[in-house]
Amino acid sequence: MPVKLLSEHLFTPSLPQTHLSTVNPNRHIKPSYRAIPIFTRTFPHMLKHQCLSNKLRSPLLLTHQQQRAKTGLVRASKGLIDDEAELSDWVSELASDSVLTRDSGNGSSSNRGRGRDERGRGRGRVSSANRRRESDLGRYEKSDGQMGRESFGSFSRGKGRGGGDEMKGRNDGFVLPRREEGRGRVRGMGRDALGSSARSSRGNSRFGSGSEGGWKMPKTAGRGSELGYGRKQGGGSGEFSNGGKISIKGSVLIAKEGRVEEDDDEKRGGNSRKSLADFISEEDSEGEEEKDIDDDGDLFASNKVPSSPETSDSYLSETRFDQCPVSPLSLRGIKDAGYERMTVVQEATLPVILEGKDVLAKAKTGTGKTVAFLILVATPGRLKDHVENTAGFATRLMGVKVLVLDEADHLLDMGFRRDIEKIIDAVKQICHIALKRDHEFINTVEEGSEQTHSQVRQLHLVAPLDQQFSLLYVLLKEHIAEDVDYKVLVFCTTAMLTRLVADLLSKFNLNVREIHSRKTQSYRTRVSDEFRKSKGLILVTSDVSARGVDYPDVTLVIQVGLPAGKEQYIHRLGRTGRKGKQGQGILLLSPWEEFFLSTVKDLPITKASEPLVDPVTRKKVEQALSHVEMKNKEAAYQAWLGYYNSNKDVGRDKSRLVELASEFSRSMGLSIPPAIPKNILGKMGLRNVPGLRSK
Ligand SMILES: Nc1ncnc2c1ncn2[C@@H]1O[C@H](COP(=O)(O)OP(=O)(O)OP(=O)(O)O)[C@@H](O)[C@H]1O
Repeated sequence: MPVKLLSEHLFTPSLPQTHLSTVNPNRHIKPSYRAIPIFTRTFPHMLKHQCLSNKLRSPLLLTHQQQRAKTGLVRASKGLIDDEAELSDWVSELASDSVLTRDSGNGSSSNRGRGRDERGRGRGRVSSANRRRESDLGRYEKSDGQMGRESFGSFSRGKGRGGGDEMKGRNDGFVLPRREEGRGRVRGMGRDALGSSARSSRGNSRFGSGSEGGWKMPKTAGRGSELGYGRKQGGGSGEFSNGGKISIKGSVLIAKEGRVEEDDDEKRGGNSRKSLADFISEEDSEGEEEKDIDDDGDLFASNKVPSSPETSDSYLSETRFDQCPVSPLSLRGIKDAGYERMTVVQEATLPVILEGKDVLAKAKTGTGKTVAFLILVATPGRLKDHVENTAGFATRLMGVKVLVLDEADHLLDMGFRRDIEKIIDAVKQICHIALKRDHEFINTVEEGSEQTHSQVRQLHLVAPLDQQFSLLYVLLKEHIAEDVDYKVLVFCTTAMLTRLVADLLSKFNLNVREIHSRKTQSYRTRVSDEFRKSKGLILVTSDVSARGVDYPDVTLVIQVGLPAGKEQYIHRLGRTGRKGKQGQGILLLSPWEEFFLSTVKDLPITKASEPLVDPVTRKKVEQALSHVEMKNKEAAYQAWLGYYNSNKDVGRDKSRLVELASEFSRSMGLSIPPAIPKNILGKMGLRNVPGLRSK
């Protein structure tokens, strides 16, 4: 059975589709002998497994494999994972600091040409790239320190600033980094494996040069081979970072979950709860994602690899898709999507996938993992719905060979297991969810490198609740002043808090949109499209935008309040700095939320100097708050209470929780906290807690 990477004809027009119309019954790939179910996981660094079930074996590929094996790390993963409990156990084993990454070899000749059996020895080593990064960060921090409160940004304005010590802050208060200014320097802060590898592979295409379509042995010389990704056959113990994605191999589909997050309002029972299935079907935002590709296609309509000065192309390898033995149909789809060169993770995984091996790959956010699958189709709920209700659909699915569940661990967490099983059932060739013991792990993240992108500056700001709305406003104003092409995501903890913040910000005549699960699907699709295409826009969002959503050129991600966890922090942050571009992240916490910083202490988050909120600004914010609709404040209060009540740290002490909720209520300009329906208080387990008003 030919391997098909995308089969548009499988889907009705109502199903979202990408332009990667390729399914690849190609003559280079031999028919598969069997269908091999597979998981793909993507963890904070983004891990994915991929596989095809064909058993293509090419001497050249094997040689290629051997070549790459020299260069990197090998990581073993657990073999078969057949049930959710086991999966959960596996996930919980995946401490990020236990990930064995390849030794980058960046500049280290001693690492060159290490044999396969030596891989994995790099544990604990810090790559030179990383060391460089740390030292650069140190410089920035020092600069920040010197600049004090007037120097929030790590990147100063002006020309010709080449080093941290040359950075200057604005004298007029809070300065956000300007993307332009960070160029070059940030890239120089330390290339992660992707960047290094991409650069290094220049001229040393692993697929050989030319477009004859045949496989060529990669050359070993050069940094490409030094920095190449590690690869190893699986079967050992799993030691991956937690969180992430899982894919199931055996069919042609990718279930993209990025838009299926449930807002916490609903999770916490603070408001009338929609079933997740309803949400999914309503959300159904894969349509947005498919347009994603369209939009990106527009971006690269000339089929040129983007080379804006604001863009580091280090996420791209030198290998072109037309050097890879995929069918002309596939190539056409890829070209239509605007892709010419592979990203590093695509370059690393595709040949192995085409060998027919199960693959577990690891790469950072926004580096092309999803596209590496070459297909993008549906959310599980929608797909299951078509399987069950669309005439002839299930029959068409029967030829499917590869099924990928993007962010599948998250999908399983969210209770999609049954839907997924139904889909798997429909794709007859897939008999269970598993990763073959002989799968390969390909790691494109160098050892010792951060889980986040080095070109994304991360800051935290701790301030009492009653200052936070003003601070948020000032942060945004400063950023807008610094970057005309600003494009900001403001993450809030729940849908109702999202609505409140959007309502407030719109009072300042800022160009604001909001997106969360309480908005209709058509609204969300429209706003999502608009944000994707626009510059000069702020999108206030719940976690529906946290994962898997690809908005190009986001300049700043602000996270207000306690993120659900470290993973979520990383996923949200990953909406900026995509495709090697610059980005910034600011985490705004209350003093009693500061404990969260200890959970992300291994990330390069530095303390921001507090921006100046002058009395006029404060007054302006107070006035704006007084114009925010009361129902929005009431809903926000309730959602706030629900969210923090369910947080194991904050929600433990109920009387403290109620005090903090009152503080939040005051921060919205309310002298008395709103009353909450009794049944909601009951659902939260807060019925008789003193200080709460019920109605
Ligand atoms: N070969 C390529 N050439 C140019 N652009 C690409 C290529 N592959 C992917 N992209 C683009 O890079 C962006 C990020 O890709 P993608 O969403 O697949 O990343 P990801 O690693 O899955 O991100 P996340 O970890 O957030 O899910 C998208 O806009 C995608 O269209």
